[in-house]
Amino acid sequence: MSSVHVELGERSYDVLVAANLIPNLGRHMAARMDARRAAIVTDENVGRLYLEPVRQALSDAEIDSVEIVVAPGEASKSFSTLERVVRELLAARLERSDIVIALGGGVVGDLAGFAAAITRRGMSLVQVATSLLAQVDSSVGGKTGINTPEGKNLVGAFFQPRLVLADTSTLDTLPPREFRAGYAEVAKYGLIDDADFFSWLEENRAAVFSGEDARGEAIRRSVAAKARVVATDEREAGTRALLNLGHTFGHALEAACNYDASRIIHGEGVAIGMAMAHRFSVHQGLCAPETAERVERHLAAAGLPTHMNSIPGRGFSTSELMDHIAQDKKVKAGRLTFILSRGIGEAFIAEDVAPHSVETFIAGELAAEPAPALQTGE
Ligand SMILES: NC(=O)c1ccc[n+]([C@@H]2O[C@H](COP(=O)([O-])OP(=O)(O)OC[C@H]3O[C@@H](n4cnc5c(N)ncnc54)[C@H](O)[C@@H]3O)[C@@H](O)[C@H]2O)c1
Ligand SMILES: O=C(O)C(=O)C[C@@H](O)[C@H](O)[C@H](O)COP(=O)(O)O
Ligand SMILES: [Zn+2]
Repeated sequence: MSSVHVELGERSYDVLVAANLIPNLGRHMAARMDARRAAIVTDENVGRLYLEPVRQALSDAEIDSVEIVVAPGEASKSFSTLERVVRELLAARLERSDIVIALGGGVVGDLAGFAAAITRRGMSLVQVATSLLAQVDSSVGGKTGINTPEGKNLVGAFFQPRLVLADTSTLDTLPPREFRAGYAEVAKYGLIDDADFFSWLEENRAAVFSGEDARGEAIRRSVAAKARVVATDEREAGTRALLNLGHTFGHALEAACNYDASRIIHGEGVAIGMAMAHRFSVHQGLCAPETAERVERHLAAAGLPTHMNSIPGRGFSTSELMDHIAQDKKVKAGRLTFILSRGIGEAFIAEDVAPHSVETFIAGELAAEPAPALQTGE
Protein backbone atom coordinates (compact mmCIF):
# COMPACT_ATOMS: atom_id res chain seq x y z
CA MET A 1 0.00 0.00 0.00
CA SER A 2 1.28 3.49 -0.70
CA SER A 3 0.35 6.50 1.36
CA VAL A 4 0.59 10.15 0.33
CA HIS A 5 0.56 12.64 3.18
CA VAL A 6 -1.24 15.95 2.69
CA GLU A 7 0.60 18.32 5.02
CA LEU A 8 -1.79 20.93 6.42
CA GLY A 9 -0.73 21.25 10.04
CA GLU A 10 -3.46 20.06 12.38
CA ARG A 11 -5.67 19.29 9.35
CA SER A 12 -3.09 16.95 7.74
CA TYR A 13 -4.25 13.57 6.46
CA ASP A 14 -3.21 10.51 4.48
CA VAL A 15 -4.35 9.36 1.07
CA LEU A 16 -4.03 5.58 0.91
CA VAL A 17 -3.66 4.16 -2.60
CA ALA A 18 -3.80 0.40 -3.21
CA ALA A 19 -5.97 -2.46 -4.43
CA ASN A 20 -8.51 -4.03 -2.03
CA LEU A 21 -8.47 -1.29 0.61
CA ILE A 22 -12.22 -1.25 1.32
CA PRO A 23 -12.27 -4.36 3.53
CA ASN A 24 -9.88 -2.55 5.89
CA LEU A 25 -11.70 0.81 5.85
CA GLY A 26 -12.89 0.55 9.46
CA ARG A 27 -9.43 -0.38 10.69
CA HIS A 28 -7.81 2.58 8.87
CA MET A 29 -10.45 4.92 10.29
CA ALA A 30 -10.13 3.61 13.84
CA ALA A 31 -6.36 4.13 13.69
CA ARG A 32 -6.84 7.82 12.92
CA MET A 33 -10.03 9.06 14.58
CA ASP A 34 -12.60 8.40 17.23
CA ALA A 35 -14.90 6.30 15.07
CA ARG A 36 -18.11 5.00 16.59
CA ARG A 37 -20.84 6.04 14.14
CA ALA A 38 -20.81 6.90 10.47
CA ALA A 39 -23.17 7.82 7.66
CA ILE A 40 -22.23 6.35 4.30
CA VAL A 41 -23.28 8.73 1.52
CA THR A 42 -23.22 7.13 -1.91
CA ASP A 43 -25.05 7.07 -5.23
CA GLU A 44 -27.23 4.25 -6.56
CA ASN A 45 -24.59 2.85 -8.94
CA VAL A 46 -21.78 2.78 -6.43
CA GLY A 47 -24.09 1.70 -3.61
CA ARG A 48 -25.19 -1.36 -5.56
CA LEU A 49 -21.55 -2.47 -5.87
CA TYR A 50 -19.80 -1.26 -2.72
CA LEU A 51 -22.30 -0.43 0.04
CA GLU A 52 -22.29 -3.94 1.45
CA PRO A 53 -18.46 -4.32 1.60
CA VAL A 54 -18.19 -0.88 3.21
CA ARG A 55 -20.91 -1.70 5.74
CA GLN A 56 -19.11 -4.96 6.56
CA ALA A 57 -15.72 -3.23 6.92
CA LEU A 58 -17.24 -0.75 9.38
CA SER A 59 -18.99 -3.44 11.35
CA ASP A 60 -15.70 -5.40 11.58
CA ALA A 61 -14.24 -2.34 13.33
CA GLU A 62 -17.35 -1.95 15.52
CA ILE A 63 -18.49 1.23 13.77
CA ASP A 64 -22.29 1.59 13.48
CA SER A 65 -23.49 2.96 10.17
CA VAL A 66 -26.48 4.37 8.35
CA GLU A 67 -26.75 4.94 4.60
CA ILE A 68 -27.86 7.86 2.47
CA VAL A 69 -28.21 7.02 -1.22
CA VAL A 70 -28.61 9.73 -3.88
CA ALA A 71 -29.23 9.56 -7.62
CA PRO A 72 -26.07 9.22 -9.72
CA GLY A 73 -24.93 12.19 -11.78
CA GLU A 74 -24.15 15.86 -11.63
CA ALA A 75 -27.81 16.79 -10.89
CA SER A 76 -27.24 15.55 -7.33
CA LYS A 77 -24.81 18.43 -6.71
CA SER A 78 -27.86 20.61 -6.01
CA PHE A 79 -29.47 22.52 -3.14
CA SER A 80 -32.33 20.01 -3.01
CA THR A 81 -30.11 16.93 -2.68
CA LEU A 82 -27.84 18.76 -0.24
CA GLU A 83 -30.88 19.54 1.91
CA ARG A 84 -31.95 15.91 1.80
CA VAL A 85 -28.49 14.65 2.85
CA VAL A 86 -28.20 17.16 5.70
CA ARG A 87 -31.71 16.40 6.95
CA GLU A 88 -31.01 12.65 6.87
CA LEU A 89 -27.79 13.15 8.84
CA LEU A 90 -29.72 15.10 11.45
CA ALA A 91 -32.64 12.66 11.49
CA ALA A 92 -30.22 9.81 12.12
CA ARG A 93 -28.95 11.85 15.09
CA LEU A 94 -25.38 11.80 13.95
CA GLU A 95 -23.27 13.93 16.24
CA ARG A 96 -20.60 16.45 15.34
CA SER A 97 -17.84 13.94 16.14
CA ASP A 98 -19.44 11.24 13.97
CA ILE A 99 -18.21 10.57 10.49
CA VAL A 100 -19.56 11.21 7.00
CA ILE A 101 -18.14 8.71 4.52
CA ALA A 102 -18.34 9.87 0.90
CA LEU A 103 -18.38 6.61 -1.06
CA GLY A 104 -18.26 7.29 -4.78
CA GLY A 105 -16.96 9.61 -7.45
CA GLY A 106 -16.49 13.35 -7.40
CA VAL A 107 -20.22 14.10 -7.32
CA VAL A 108 -20.75 12.21 -4.08
CA GLY A 109 -17.43 13.52 -2.71
CA ASP A 110 -18.29 17.17 -3.37
CA LEU A 111 -21.89 16.80 -2.14
CA ALA A 112 -21.22 14.72 0.99
CA GLY A 113 -18.13 16.80 1.75
CA PHE A 114 -20.20 19.98 1.69
CA ALA A 115 -22.91 18.34 3.83
CA ALA A 116 -20.20 17.32 6.34
CA ALA A 117 -18.81 20.87 6.35
CA ILE A 118 -22.12 22.50 7.25
CA THR A 119 -23.94 19.90 9.37
CA ARG A 120 -23.53 20.75 13.06
CA ARG A 121 -20.91 23.25 11.75
CA GLY A 122 -18.56 20.49 10.69
CA MET A 123 -18.50 16.73 11.14
CA SER A 124 -15.57 14.43 10.31
CA LEU A 125 -15.22 13.45 6.67
CA VAL A 126 -13.69 10.36 5.07
CA GLN A 127 -13.47 10.11 1.29
CA VAL A 128 -13.65 6.62 -0.24
CA ALA A 129 -13.02 7.48 -3.87
CA THR A 130 -14.30 4.98 -6.45
CA SER A 131 -13.86 6.79 -9.80
CA LEU A 132 -10.50 7.54 -11.41
CA LEU A 133 -11.31 11.23 -11.26
CA ALA A 134 -12.09 11.07 -7.53
CA GLN A 135 -8.96 9.03 -6.81
CA VAL A 136 -6.59 11.41 -8.58
CA ASP A 137 -8.28 14.71 -7.85
CA SER A 138 -11.63 15.40 -6.18
CA SER A 139 -11.16 13.39 -2.96
CA VAL A 140 -7.96 15.31 -2.14
CA GLY A 141 -7.66 18.97 -1.25
CA GLY A 142 -10.91 19.86 0.47
CA LYS A 143 -12.92 21.61 -2.26
CA THR A 144 -16.57 20.68 -1.67
CA GLY A 145 -19.75 22.13 -3.11
CA ILE A 146 -22.72 22.09 -5.43
CA ASN A 147 -23.70 23.59 -8.79
CA THR A 148 -26.36 26.19 -9.55
CA PRO A 149 -27.78 27.31 -12.92
CA GLU A 150 -25.38 30.29 -12.63
CA GLY A 151 -22.37 28.02 -12.70
CA LYS A 152 -20.31 25.13 -11.53
CA ASN A 153 -19.33 24.74 -7.86
CA LEU A 154 -20.36 28.32 -7.12
CA VAL A 155 -21.65 27.34 -3.66
CA GLY A 156 -19.35 25.39 -1.39
CA ALA A 157 -16.65 25.33 1.26
CA PHE A 158 -13.06 24.31 1.74
CA PHE A 159 -13.33 21.35 4.09
CA GLN A 160 -10.54 18.79 4.37
CA PRO A 161 -11.22 15.09 4.89
CA ARG A 162 -9.57 13.20 7.78
CA LEU A 163 -8.64 10.26 5.54
CA VAL A 164 -8.86 9.36 1.85
CA LEU A 165 -8.96 5.82 0.47
CA ALA A 166 -8.31 5.21 -3.22
CA ASP A 167 -9.10 1.52 -3.60
CA THR A 168 -7.86 0.94 -7.13
CA SER A 169 -9.79 -2.36 -7.41
CA THR A 170 -13.02 -0.35 -7.66
CA LEU A 171 -11.85 0.99 -11.03
CA ASP A 172 -12.47 -2.45 -12.54
CA THR A 173 -16.22 -1.71 -12.48
CA LEU A 174 -15.99 1.93 -13.66
CA PRO A 175 -17.63 2.53 -17.08
CA PRO A 176 -15.01 3.23 -19.81
CA ARG A 177 -16.37 6.72 -20.52
CA GLU A 178 -15.88 7.63 -16.84
CA PHE A 179 -12.34 6.22 -16.83
CA ARG A 180 -11.46 8.34 -19.88
CA ALA A 181 -12.95 11.43 -18.20
CA GLY A 182 -10.85 10.85 -15.07
CA TYR A 183 -7.78 10.46 -17.27
CA ALA A 184 -8.14 14.09 -18.37
CA GLU A 185 -7.33 15.17 -14.79
CA VAL A 186 -4.33 12.79 -14.75
CA ALA A 187 -2.94 14.35 -17.93
CA LYS A 188 -3.56 17.77 -16.36
CA TYR A 189 -0.80 17.19 -13.77
CA GLY A 190 1.72 16.60 -16.55
CA LEU A 191 0.57 19.66 -18.44
CA ILE A 192 0.74 21.92 -15.39
CA ASP A 193 4.35 21.45 -14.32
CA ASP A 194 5.66 17.96 -15.00
CA ALA A 195 6.73 17.41 -18.61
CA ASP A 196 8.37 14.08 -17.65
CA PHE A 197 5.05 12.80 -16.32
CA PHE A 198 3.32 13.87 -19.54
CA SER A 199 5.94 12.02 -21.62
CA TRP A 200 5.54 8.99 -19.32
CA LEU A 201 1.78 9.10 -19.96
CA GLU A 202 2.37 9.29 -23.71
CA GLU A 203 4.46 6.10 -23.40
CA ASN A 204 2.24 4.28 -20.89
CA ARG A 205 -1.32 5.38 -21.69
CA ALA A 206 -2.42 1.96 -22.92
CA ALA A 207 -1.05 0.28 -19.77
CA VAL A 208 -2.77 2.86 -17.55
CA PHE A 209 -6.08 2.11 -19.29
CA SER A 210 -5.66 -1.66 -19.14
CA GLY A 211 -5.28 -1.58 -15.37
CA GLU A 212 -1.70 -2.80 -15.10
CA ASP A 213 0.81 -1.49 -12.53
CA ALA A 214 0.94 1.69 -14.59
CA ARG A 215 -2.60 2.54 -13.45
CA GLY A 216 -1.53 2.55 -9.79
CA GLU A 217 1.59 4.51 -10.63
CA ALA A 218 -0.39 7.16 -12.53
CA ILE A 219 -2.76 7.50 -9.56
CA ARG A 220 0.07 7.78 -7.00
CA ARG A 221 1.93 10.39 -9.06
CA SER A 222 -1.28 12.39 -9.55
CA VAL A 223 -2.18 12.33 -5.85
CA ALA A 224 1.38 13.34 -4.90
CA ALA A 225 1.19 16.26 -7.35
CA LYS A 226 -2.15 17.43 -5.97
CA ALA A 227 -1.00 17.03 -2.35
CA ARG A 228 2.06 19.23 -3.06
CA VAL A 229 -0.05 22.03 -4.52
CA VAL A 230 -2.71 21.89 -1.80
CA ALA A 231 -0.08 21.91 0.97
CA THR A 232 1.39 25.15 -0.37
CA ASP A 233 -1.88 26.97 -1.10
CA GLU A 234 -4.86 25.33 0.56
CA ARG A 235 -7.43 28.03 -0.24
CA GLU A 236 -6.30 29.05 -3.71
CA ALA A 237 -4.75 32.37 -2.84
CA GLY A 238 -2.27 31.80 -5.68
CA THR A 239 -0.63 28.70 -7.15
CA ARG A 240 -3.53 26.30 -6.48
CA ALA A 241 -5.31 28.01 -9.38
CA LEU A 242 -2.98 26.02 -11.67
CA LEU A 243 -5.14 22.97 -10.86
CA ASN A 244 -7.87 24.82 -12.74
CA LEU A 245 -6.09 24.33 -16.09
CA GLY A 246 -8.84 23.75 -18.66
CA HIS A 247 -11.60 24.49 -16.18
CA THR A 248 -12.60 28.03 -17.20
CA PHE A 249 -13.65 26.80 -20.64
CA GLY A 250 -14.70 23.37 -19.29
CA HIS A 251 -17.00 24.68 -16.56
CA ALA A 252 -18.60 27.15 -19.00
CA LEU A 253 -19.39 24.25 -21.34
CA GLU A 254 -20.80 22.11 -18.53
CA ALA A 255 -23.06 24.96 -17.39
CA ALA A 256 -24.12 25.74 -20.98
CA CYS A 257 -25.10 22.05 -21.32
CA ASN A 258 -27.06 22.31 -18.09
CA TYR A 259 -24.80 19.55 -16.60
CA ASP A 260 -26.47 17.02 -18.91
CA ALA A 261 -24.35 13.84 -19.05
CA SER A 262 -25.75 12.90 -22.45
CA ARG A 263 -23.81 15.93 -23.72
CA ILE A 264 -20.78 16.34 -21.46
CA ILE A 265 -19.29 15.17 -18.16
CA HIS A 266 -16.72 17.03 -16.10
CA GLY A 267 -13.57 15.26 -17.32
CA GLU A 268 -14.64 15.72 -20.94
CA GLY A 269 -15.13 19.43 -20.28
CA VAL A 270 -11.63 19.52 -18.77
CA ALA A 271 -10.18 17.75 -21.84
CA ILE A 272 -11.82 20.21 -24.24
CA GLY A 273 -10.89 23.06 -21.89
CA MET A 274 -7.21 22.04 -21.72
CA ALA A 275 -6.98 21.70 -25.49
CA MET A 276 -8.65 25.13 -25.80
CA ALA A 277 -6.34 26.68 -23.17
CA HIS A 278 -3.33 25.54 -25.22
CA ARG A 279 -4.84 26.74 -28.50
CA PHE A 280 -5.71 30.05 -26.84
CA SER A 281 -2.11 30.29 -25.64
CA VAL A 282 -1.02 29.85 -29.26
CA HIS A 283 -3.57 32.48 -30.33
CA GLN A 284 -2.01 34.86 -27.78
CA GLY A 285 1.51 34.19 -29.10
CA LEU A 286 2.58 32.49 -25.88
CA CYS A 287 2.99 28.92 -26.98
CA ALA A 288 4.18 27.00 -30.05
CA PRO A 289 1.43 25.46 -32.22
CA GLU A 290 3.26 22.10 -31.99
CA THR A 291 2.63 22.07 -28.20
CA ALA A 292 -1.12 22.52 -28.62
CA GLU A 293 -1.11 19.81 -31.30
CA ARG A 294 0.78 17.44 -28.98
CA VAL A 295 -1.77 18.03 -26.20
CA GLU A 296 -4.69 17.39 -28.57
CA ARG A 297 -3.02 14.26 -29.96
CA HIS A 298 -2.60 12.75 -26.52
CA LEU A 299 -6.12 13.53 -25.32
CA ALA A 300 -7.65 12.27 -28.57
CA ALA A 301 -5.60 9.07 -28.35
CA ALA A 302 -7.17 8.55 -24.92
CA GLY A 303 -10.61 8.85 -26.53
CA LEU A 304 -11.26 12.31 -25.13
CA PRO A 305 -12.86 15.24 -26.98
CA THR A 306 -10.73 18.31 -27.75
CA HIS A 307 -13.21 20.65 -29.47
CA MET A 308 -16.51 22.21 -28.40
CA ASN A 309 -18.00 21.31 -31.78
CA SER A 310 -17.88 17.61 -30.91
CA ILE A 311 -20.34 18.01 -28.02
CA PRO A 312 -23.67 16.50 -29.13
CA GLY A 313 -26.83 18.62 -29.21
CA ARG A 314 -27.34 22.26 -30.00
CA GLY A 315 -24.40 24.54 -30.73
CA PHE A 316 -23.20 27.30 -28.41
CA SER A 317 -23.08 31.04 -28.88
CA THR A 318 -19.99 33.05 -28.00
CA SER A 319 -22.03 35.33 -25.75
CA GLU A 320 -23.53 32.54 -23.63
CA LEU A 321 -20.06 31.08 -23.08
CA MET A 322 -18.68 34.54 -22.21
CA ASP A 323 -21.53 34.95 -19.68
CA HIS A 324 -20.55 31.69 -17.98
CA ILE A 325 -16.85 32.60 -18.08
CA ALA A 326 -17.67 35.86 -16.29
CA GLN A 327 -19.01 33.78 -13.35
CA ASP A 328 -15.71 31.90 -12.94
CA LYS A 329 -14.43 31.97 -9.35
CA LYS A 330 -10.99 33.14 -10.53
CA VAL A 331 -12.46 36.45 -11.73
CA LYS A 332 -10.86 39.27 -9.72
CA ALA A 333 -12.14 42.84 -9.73
CA GLY A 334 -14.20 41.88 -12.76
CA ARG A 335 -11.10 40.75 -14.66
CA LEU A 336 -10.71 37.33 -16.25
CA THR A 337 -8.01 34.93 -15.07
CA PHE A 338 -7.02 31.95 -17.23
CA ILE A 339 -4.49 29.19 -16.79
CA LEU A 340 -2.40 29.39 -19.95
CA SER A 341 0.75 27.62 -21.09
CA ARG A 342 4.17 28.30 -22.62
CA GLY A 343 4.82 24.61 -23.27
CA ILE A 344 4.23 21.11 -21.92
CA GLY A 345 4.53 21.38 -18.13
CA GLU A 346 4.77 25.16 -18.29
CA ALA A 347 1.31 26.32 -17.25
CA PHE A 348 0.98 29.72 -15.61
CA ILE A 349 -1.68 31.98 -14.15
CA ALA A 350 -2.62 34.79 -16.54
CA GLU A 351 -4.52 37.57 -14.80
CA ASP A 352 -6.41 40.33 -16.56
CA VAL A 353 -6.91 38.49 -19.84
CA ALA A 354 -8.67 40.81 -22.30
CA PRO A 355 -12.31 39.65 -22.75
CA HIS A 356 -12.29 40.62 -26.44
CA SER A 357 -9.38 38.25 -27.15
CA VAL A 358 -11.27 35.40 -25.45
CA GLU A 359 -14.37 36.30 -27.44
CA THR A 360 -12.50 36.36 -30.75
CA PHE A 361 -10.87 33.04 -29.92
CA ILE A 362 -14.17 31.35 -28.98
CA ALA A 363 -15.94 32.71 -32.05
CA GLY A 364 -13.13 31.28 -34.21
CA GLU A 365 -13.40 27.89 -32.52
CA LEU A 366 -17.18 27.81 -32.96
CA ALA A 367 -16.86 28.70 -36.63
CA ALA A 368 -14.33 25.93 -37.30
CA GLU A 369 -15.18 22.68 -39.08
CA PRO A 370 -17.25 20.41 -36.79
CA ALA A 371 -15.06 17.86 -35.01
CA PRO A 372 -16.17 14.19 -34.97
CA ALA A 373 -19.08 13.76 -32.50
CA LEU A 374 -18.18 12.83 -28.95
CA GLN A 375 -19.27 9.27 -28.06
CA THR A 376 -21.28 9.63 -24.86
CA GLY A 377 -22.95 6.22 -24.98
CA GLU A 378 -20.52 3.92 -23.10
N1 LIG B 1 -13.46 18.78 -5.26
C1 LIG B 1 -12.55 18.76 -6.24
O1 LIG B 1 -11.40 19.12 -6.04
C2 LIG B 1 -12.95 18.24 -7.59
C3 LIG B 1 -11.95 17.91 -8.51
C4 LIG B 1 -12.34 17.41 -9.75
C5 LIG B 1 -13.69 17.23 -10.04
N2 LIG B 1 -14.61 17.54 -9.10
C6 LIG B 1 -16.04 17.27 -9.35
O2 LIG B 1 -16.20 15.86 -9.47
C7 LIG B 1 -17.35 15.58 -10.26
C8 LIG B 1 -17.03 14.51 -11.27
O3 LIG B 1 -16.63 13.34 -10.58
P1 LIG B 1 -16.66 11.92 -11.30
O4 LIG B 1 -16.06 12.04 -12.64
O5 LIG B 1 -16.12 10.95 -10.34
O6 LIG B 1 -18.21 11.71 -11.57
P2 LIG B 1 -19.35 10.94 -10.73
O7 LIG B 1 -19.19 11.10 -9.31
O8 LIG B 1 -20.62 11.32 -11.39
O9 LIG B 1 -19.03 9.41 -11.06
C9 LIG B 1 -19.08 9.01 -12.39
C10 LIG B 1 -20.11 7.89 -12.64
O10 LIG B 1 -19.48 6.64 -12.34
C11 LIG B 1 -20.21 5.93 -11.35
N3 LIG B 1 -19.19 5.26 -10.55
C12 LIG B 1 -18.30 5.83 -9.70
N4 LIG B 1 -17.45 4.91 -9.26
C13 LIG B 1 -17.79 3.75 -9.82
C14 LIG B 1 -17.26 2.43 -9.77
N5 LIG B 1 -16.17 2.14 -9.09
N6 LIG B 1 -17.89 1.46 -10.46
C15 LIG B 1 -18.99 1.74 -11.21
N7 LIG B 1 -19.52 2.96 -11.32
C16 LIG B 1 -18.92 3.95 -10.63
C17 LIG B 1 -21.06 6.94 -10.64
O11 LIG B 1 -22.21 6.36 -10.12
C18 LIG B 1 -21.36 7.93 -11.76
O12 LIG B 1 -22.45 7.44 -12.53
C19 LIG B 1 -17.76 16.89 -10.87
O13 LIG B 1 -18.89 17.39 -10.22
C20 LIG B 1 -16.57 17.79 -10.64
O14 LIG B 1 -16.94 19.14 -10.55
C21 LIG B 1 -14.28 18.05 -7.89
O1 LIG C 1 -8.57 21.21 -6.45
C1 LIG C 1 -8.56 22.20 -7.18
O2 LIG C 1 -8.16 23.30 -6.79
C2 LIG C 1 -9.04 22.11 -8.57
O3 LIG C 1 -9.17 23.12 -9.25
C3 LIG C 1 -9.34 20.75 -9.11
C4 LIG C 1 -10.32 20.73 -10.25
O4 LIG C 1 -10.05 19.56 -11.01
C5 LIG C 1 -11.78 20.60 -9.78
O5 LIG C 1 -12.61 20.39 -10.88
C6 LIG C 1 -12.30 21.71 -8.91
O6 LIG C 1 -13.55 21.37 -8.37
C7 LIG C 1 -12.48 22.99 -9.66
O7 LIG C 1 -12.47 24.01 -8.74
P1 LIG C 1 -13.32 25.33 -8.88
O8 LIG C 1 -12.80 26.15 -7.75
O9 LIG C 1 -13.04 25.91 -10.22
O10 LIG C 1 -14.75 24.94 -8.73
ZN1 LIG D 1 -11.67 19.16 -12.40
